[in-house]
Amino acid sequence: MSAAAMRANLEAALGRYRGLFEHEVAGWDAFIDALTRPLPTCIWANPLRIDGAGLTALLAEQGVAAEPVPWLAPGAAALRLPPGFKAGQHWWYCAGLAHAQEAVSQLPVRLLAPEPGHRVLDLCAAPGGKTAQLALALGNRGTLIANDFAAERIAALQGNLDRLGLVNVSTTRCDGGNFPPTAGGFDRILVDAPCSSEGTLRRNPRLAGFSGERAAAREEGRQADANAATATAAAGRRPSPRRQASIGPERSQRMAGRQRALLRKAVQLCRPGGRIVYSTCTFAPEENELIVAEVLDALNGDLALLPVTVPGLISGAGVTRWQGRQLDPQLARCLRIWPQANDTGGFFVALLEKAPSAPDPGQAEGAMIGAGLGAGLGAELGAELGAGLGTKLGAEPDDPAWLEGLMSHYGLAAASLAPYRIHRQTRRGLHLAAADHAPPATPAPEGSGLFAYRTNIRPPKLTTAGALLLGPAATRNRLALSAAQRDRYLRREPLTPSAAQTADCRPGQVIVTYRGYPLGVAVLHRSGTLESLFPRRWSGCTAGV
Ligand SMILES: C[S@@+](CC[C@H](N)C(=O)[O-])C[C@H]1O[C@@H](n2cnc3c(N)ncnc32)[C@H](O)[C@@H]1O
Repeated sequence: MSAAAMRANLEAALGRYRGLFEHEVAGWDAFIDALTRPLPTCIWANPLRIDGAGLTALLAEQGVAAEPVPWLAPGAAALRLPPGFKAGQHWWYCAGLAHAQEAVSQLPVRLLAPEPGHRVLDLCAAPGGKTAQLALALGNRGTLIANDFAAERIAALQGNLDRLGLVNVSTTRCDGGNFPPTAGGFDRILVDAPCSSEGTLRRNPRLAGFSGERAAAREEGRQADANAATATAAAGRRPSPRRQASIGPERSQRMAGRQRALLRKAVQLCRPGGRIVYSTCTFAPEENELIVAEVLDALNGDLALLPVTVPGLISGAGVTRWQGRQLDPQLARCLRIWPQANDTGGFFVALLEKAPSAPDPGQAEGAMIGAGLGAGLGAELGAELGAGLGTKLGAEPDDPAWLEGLMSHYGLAAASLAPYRIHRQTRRGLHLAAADHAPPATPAPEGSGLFAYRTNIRPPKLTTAGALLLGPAATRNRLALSAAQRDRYLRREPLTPSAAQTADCRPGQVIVTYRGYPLGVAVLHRSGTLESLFPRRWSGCTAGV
């Protein structure tokens, strides 16, 4: 699509927002211009594995210039990379050193500011960029529940958590608007609501439709061309490609019902004094301020909208006048991020606090699986495995033997498993969760923690996620690869390491590393060939570049 056609589409699809810019010189034009430009890629360094300086240095070695995003620091080592940069294809991404997330999408968790010890709910969590940030803010300990109603999206979320080594999350699959109160109360709740996604137009211009040439012709004043297009249609010939915009007021109205239900549910589940962030990546006031206003009204003083600022970020105030209607002036406390202001996508965030005197969501904590029940199980080598309630299957008597085998094969000290509750959720093998993680009884979790050790095959196998998590503590059967071997490994091609490389390895399974970072598991054959067990498509890694 030509730039002029794209611009015309955007103007047509978003025209109803023109009035929001009426007091700003060139505001509308700058808004539309920004939406026609490609979006910079943004990644953050996984603090469990590397810091921002280390990641910047790795990128520099590859000739990639990375700029820190000043308004996300301190707290997040967020780096801006050129538009179109495919982070997921690089070894350091597969090794869980970084995660790709649009800069502006990193704001909700920063504003929610969960602290270690908080019980946290992410009501619409998949594919999990914000879940990962929440899990890290809790120090990879305690209890975070990540809910979504789409099974395949929960699988993608779990893949991201596995790659990043996050063990303090239980996933649940239900309609967030009906999330059962028996799950107990939460100190922090994120409602990153499904929305019409207008703020993602830089990444996905097709949302604005592509009627193309007629709109462009009109925009450029080339009436003759427009007439020709009309004549073509009138003559029954195939018109230039057209597609309706999938955004607009009807779509926003349709989204609003679900958004309202989600935010209301979050308020119900929030503990007195607790906080909620409601966020969307859309411009429509019907999906943003109007939803917040309705819920504030209904709560009649038990809920406060807090003012928020982010130092260094150029943000706009929430809309207080819309389609001739005067809205509650306090809605100006909401945060609007316009794409032209910080070279980002568009975003909306509201920070809400439940009054300390508000009714408690219920003493349903009793329904939680006892916090700390599993604490220390790792250290005891799972002697009480599966006493871990909330798992779908109980422990099998041979679990400790499995663990001993794992530890002796890789030379893992008992202390390396101490931070985890080791439990069996399925017949496939063992999961590791943070020792103090307490999954809810209802809704029954899809999973808790990270699937680490597959025991339903002979010989049992450390998973790739397990290798990334436990690999740094392994003292034998670890094999360091060269850069060329790393790429072969990630492409699942066989390779032949040197005798010096295999000095600490016996034939059988080994953890492979690159520059000290585990990449996954391989089988060292007696012939000296190394067979890659890197999953074909793991956590979005296409790797090998
Ligand atoms: C904006 S996305 C969330 C993005 C996510 N927070 C992240 O940072 O990766 C909205 C999500 O809400 C989910 N969703 C939509 N309606 C839902 C509902 N009623 N209950 C739970 N999840 C829902 C969608 O499947 C989608 O994954």
